[in-house]
Formats: sequence, C-alpha cells, structure tokens
Amino acid sequence: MEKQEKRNFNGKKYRGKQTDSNKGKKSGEMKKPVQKQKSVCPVFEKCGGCQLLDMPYEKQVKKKEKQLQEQLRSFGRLEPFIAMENPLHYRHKVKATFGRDQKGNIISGNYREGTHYLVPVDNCLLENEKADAIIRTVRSLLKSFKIKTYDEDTDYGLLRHVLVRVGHATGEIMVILVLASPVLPSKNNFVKALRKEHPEITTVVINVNDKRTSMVLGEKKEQVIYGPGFILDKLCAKTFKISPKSFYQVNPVQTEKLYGKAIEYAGLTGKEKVLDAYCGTGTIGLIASGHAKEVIGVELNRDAVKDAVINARQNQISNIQFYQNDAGVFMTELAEKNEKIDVVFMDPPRSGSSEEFLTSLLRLSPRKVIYVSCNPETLVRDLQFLTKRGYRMEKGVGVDMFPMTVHVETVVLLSKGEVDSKKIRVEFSLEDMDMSEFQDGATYPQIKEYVLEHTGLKVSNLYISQIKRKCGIGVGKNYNLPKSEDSRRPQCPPEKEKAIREAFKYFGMI
Ligand SMILES: C[S@@+](CC[C@H](N)C(=O)[O-])C[C@H]1O[C@@H](n2cnc3c(N)ncnc32)[C@H](O)[C@@H]1O
Repeated sequence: MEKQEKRNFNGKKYRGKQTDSNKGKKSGEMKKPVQKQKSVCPVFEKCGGCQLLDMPYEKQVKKKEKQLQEQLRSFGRLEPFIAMENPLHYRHKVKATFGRDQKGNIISGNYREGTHYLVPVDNCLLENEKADAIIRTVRSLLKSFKIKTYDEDTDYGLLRHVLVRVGHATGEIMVILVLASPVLPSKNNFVKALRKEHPEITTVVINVNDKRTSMVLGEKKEQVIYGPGFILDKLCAKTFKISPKSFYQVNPVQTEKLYGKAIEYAGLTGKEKVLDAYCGTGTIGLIASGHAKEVIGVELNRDAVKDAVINARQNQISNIQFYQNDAGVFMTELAEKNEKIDVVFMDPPRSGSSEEFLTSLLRLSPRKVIYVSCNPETLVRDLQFLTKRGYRMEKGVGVDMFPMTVHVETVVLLSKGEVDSKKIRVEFSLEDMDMSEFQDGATYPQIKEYVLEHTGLKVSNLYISQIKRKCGIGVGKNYNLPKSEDSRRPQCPPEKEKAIREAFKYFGMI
C-alpha cells in the first residue's frame, strides 16, 4: 500500500489519502478499503468551520495571496501578504450551540455548515483555549443545575448558546448565556460554580432569544448577572470597551497589523478631517485620531456607537465624534452640506458598501480612501465602481485574519486620479450607470449575506425575488428571476421567507 507523505498546517508529517491502492484493479477483484487521511481535527469533515486546516500553513498563505492577486491585479499592486506567526487558537470570540445527541447526552458545538445538524466540538484549533474550557465547564454544570438545553424542533428547553469573548491584552473574559426565556435557575450559584473553575471570568450576562430563529443573540438588552456587563481590551495602545453585541475583530493579533496598515496607508499629517465609516466601536478612528485634526465615525449598531463614545472618553480623545446612522444616509447628508473630508476609512460588512455610500463618497471627493474589506468579491465590485469614476488603487495588502479558513481580509489605498472633482460631479449621473448591483434598497448578495449572518440560512435569488413580489417591491431585471410563474419552481419555505422579510426590514425596503 502506497503511503503519501504530506505535512499539515504545522509542518508535521501525516499519512495522506491512500487512493491509489485500488488503481489497476479489475472489477470484481477485492478492493482494499480506501483510507482517508487522518485530519488533525476529529470533526474536520463534519464541522466545516475551517476549510484549509489540513493544508500546510505556508501553502494556505500562498494560495490566498495568489487568489487575491488574481482578483485585484487589474486595479493595482499588492504588497506581500501578511501571514500569522502562530496561526492557531486565534479566535477570541467563541460560540457554542447546545443540544443533545441521539442518546440524549448534552453536547455543545457548531452547526454543520448550511445545516442544523449539531457537531459536538470540545477543542477547536481556531478558538481561544480558555473559551473552549469555559464552554466545557458550562456543559458539565447543566445537569446538576437542572438546566435543559433548548430544542429547536419542540421549542422546549432553556440554554441555546454560550458565547465567550476574551480580551487578548487584558485577559478579561465575558460569558454570554443565550437562553430561550429570561430565568436561569440558581443563577448566582451557577456563576459561583463557573467562576470557581474559571476565576478569570470577569463578567457573565444573560441574553434572551425567545424567537424560533437561527439568529444567535436576541434583540433585547442583556441582563448582567456578574461583573460590569462588558470587557475591555487593548489594541494599538488604545483601550476598547466590548459589549455583548458590539462588533470587535475576532483575531486581535492580526487586527493590530491590519489597523497598522490602514493608518500607514492614510499617511496622516495631523491636519486632516477624517471619516471612519462602519466604525464599530470606533477602533480605527480612535487609533487615527492621534494623527489627524478631527475624526468623525458613523455606525449603525446603537450599542457599538455607545461603546465608541465611551472608548473616546476612556482614551481621553476629544477630537472625535460618533454618529449612529446608516453610513450611506450619513454620507449623503455630509455631501449635501458640502462637508470637506480629506480621508475616508471604510470597513463595511461582508456585503460591501452601498450605492448611496459610494455615490456620496464621490461627491465628497476625499483625497484618500482606505477600504478595509473582509470579502474580496464585494471589494472588487466597489473598486470597479470607484475606479471608473476618478479613483485609483495605489496599493493594497492581504492580511490573514482567519487562518485555516478560506477567508481573507484586505486593505486597499485609493487616491484621487487625474480627473478633478468638478468634472466628476458633472459627468456623474445615476441614469447612465449600471445600477443592477444596487436596486431596491439592498442588493441580492447583501440580503443573502444578512440572512446568513443573522439566521444561518442560505437563500437563493429566486426566493428573494418571490418574497420581493409578495411585498410589492419591484424586482430588477438583472436577477435570476423565474421566467414564468411555473408552479413547479421551488417555493420559498416559511422559515426562509421570515428571514428574508427581516432582511427587507433591516434594509428599510418594507
Ligand atoms: C467589518 S465591521 C467593522 C467595524 C470596525 N471598523 C472594526 O474594525 O471593529 C462592519 C461594521 O459595520 C456596521 N454596519 C453594517 N451595516 C452598516 C450600515 N449600513 N451603516 C453603518 N454601519 C453599518 C456593523 O455594525 C459593523 O460594526
């Protein structure tokens, strides 16, 4: 039997797939069983959380760098990819879903990608090890505290998920217990028992999610049962408050490198007015504030904005203002007021930016735009838009924020090309543009992205267009529409319809 020698992510040898052993066998001859390579993770094939785990890390880096170069080549040059020195256990935000296996044993882990099949996970190579240990302890306490795990099918039980957020620099730890109803029996004793095993836990909160949805966190305000209800962390010498629902990058080691590049690309001199769009808890803007005259930040999530304001105070920064608003709406208002903005940082979600944001960006005409993106596809789409209208990509760089997965983070510097802003204003007309990506409030990819992020469900263009019709929203001609009202076409299931409607509401379409 031929052995294929391969090396996994950390360079250790392992036995590769033995698929050649049956080659040349005539049919009917006894076949030797095909032995699959042994992954470094026992649930690698079932979980789907990481796709590249069994590939040597250097190879992963080359693969990602090459792919990014192919995607961005036509726009400008890329600097060498920024890999991670120790690419394991980098996730400082860890989520586990609770349930039971077929024998009735309590399990915790992740849903297999695209399904509601719960894969038990004890130790994940991507996740912070303390967070995993805390989740195991919660699991071990459930029986003695008579806490039932929630069952999606019967809508019965209490504990749905546990989320752990770890401050990399401070070591502070927040545990979020996501419950189907507000009362946790013997909550004080539960916290005591948990902290006895993990005295490093600095806060415990209850989040109630009583909806039949795959969204992890419920919308209501959290109930704090231990500590201050938030944790602090440090990045680039600034302190940041992290609340249960605020966005905070999951890989703090690489985040410092990412933000460092963004600030470097901005080349601030201390005289600029800077906008930090999609600012989350204000991280990039606060770090930039020491190098700029004035910074404004805009963010949709109310809790994140509150954290951003507190972060400014905590870091004694007075030249920054935060606004809670849709970034596109905010940009339009700035453009209408003829505000002068010198540099824009933009770090939108995976779905990328919006038509409204980008058109107003053109009107504002900042000298430099630093685009931070976690999705090269939407980055390319938005770059196409901006580079056709006077901006030029000077340089960019890929940062490995998510080793072992296919995901890539990118920072790109755009600056004003030869065309002067006056000319752009005259030539720029919505009628002439291909607006297919930007119809009806949100694009199909944005709706899909939102639904996936909030419910874990994948929805097709067909389903979105069906629900658009039901809601009386115009359906653009560029999308995958049914050619006829053929009743044999799959109809959007109620769960997905609900999720799509929630997305429409979020994007202000209904
Ligand atoms: C990738 S995160 C970046 C956050 C921040 N720059 C950071 O590095 O921590 C994207 C942020 O955009 C926010 N967001 C999503 N849609 C938005 C919108 N339409 N307007 C403003 N902010 C939005 C999200 O709440 C999230 O905080």
